[in-house]
Amino acid sequence: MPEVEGGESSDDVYPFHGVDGENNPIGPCDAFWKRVLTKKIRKDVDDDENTKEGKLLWYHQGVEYWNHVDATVDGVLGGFGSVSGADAKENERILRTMMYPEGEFSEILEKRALDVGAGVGRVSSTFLTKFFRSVDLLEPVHHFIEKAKATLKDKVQNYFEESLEEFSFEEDGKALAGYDVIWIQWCIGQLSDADFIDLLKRAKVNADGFIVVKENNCSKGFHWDDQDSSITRSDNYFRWIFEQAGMEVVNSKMSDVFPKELFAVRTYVLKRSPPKKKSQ
Ligand SMILES: C[S@@+](CC[C@H](N)C(=O)[O-])C[C@H]1O[C@@H](n2cnc3c(N)ncnc32)[C@H](O)[C@@H]1O
Repeated sequence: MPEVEGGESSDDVYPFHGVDGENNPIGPCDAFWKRVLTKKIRKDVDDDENTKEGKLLWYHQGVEYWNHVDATVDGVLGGFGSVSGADAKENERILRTMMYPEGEFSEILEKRALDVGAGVGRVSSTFLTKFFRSVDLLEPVHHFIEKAKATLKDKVQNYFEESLEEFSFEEDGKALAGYDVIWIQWCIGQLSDADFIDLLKRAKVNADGFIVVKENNCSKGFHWDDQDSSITRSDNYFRWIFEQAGMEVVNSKMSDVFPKELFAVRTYVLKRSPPKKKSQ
């Protein structure tokens, strides 16, 4: 099998092929998403209505899973709460070397960050609120966001109890000011390809701002976890998504601070690609 940097095989191309929790092949991603999101749930309604219900079910199952998880760092990290300190240190290095290499961080940055799929506010409390003047937090699970509020109090400006696929970057009908950094960590596998691409396109990020995606990588295709309605994507799969969304990977790095038995973790620093010049 031909290999490329990071150990992924060069035949890992769209449509990416997946496996389930027992490593059984489940076919290509386009057919997978069609199958899980457009279930024939009701015979008395048309396809559009079934698609809406299928999608609701996918996301409902995800949130339901997390509704039954303890509102603790260990809970949101699936029993690996001990990696949180090393993760926070690594996030600081990412900020200093991959995002603002010229910057001096003796003082807090006059910048706005959004922590999404934030769980109990772990990334905000160990990292974002230490470096950013203003931090907002988005999380759909009620008891997680309540824990985040109790821990972070007014260190976070706005708490949005919402799902990423529905978040409109508005509050009370008014558009939110743009963010300098939108930090997406260990949660984007909950979103379908279409919703992930749509999120990247509509995210309110300033012209000189970044979207950071720090996520598990499988070596090829995708792994489906039917318990929490999520998938783990390969490096090639992520890069395909970014391309579809018009995002440029300005920096990326494989983590070297996590236990070897876990999935590899990769951070992507993204910027919106400049609009293509029209040919004369
Ligand atoms: C593995 S935890 C990670 C939490 C946090 N990012 C961290 O690193 O500590 C995944 C989080 O994604 C959240 N989540 C699940 N479905 C989501 C959705 N549709 N939109 C946004 N977040 C979601 C879960 O509630 C949970 O808090």
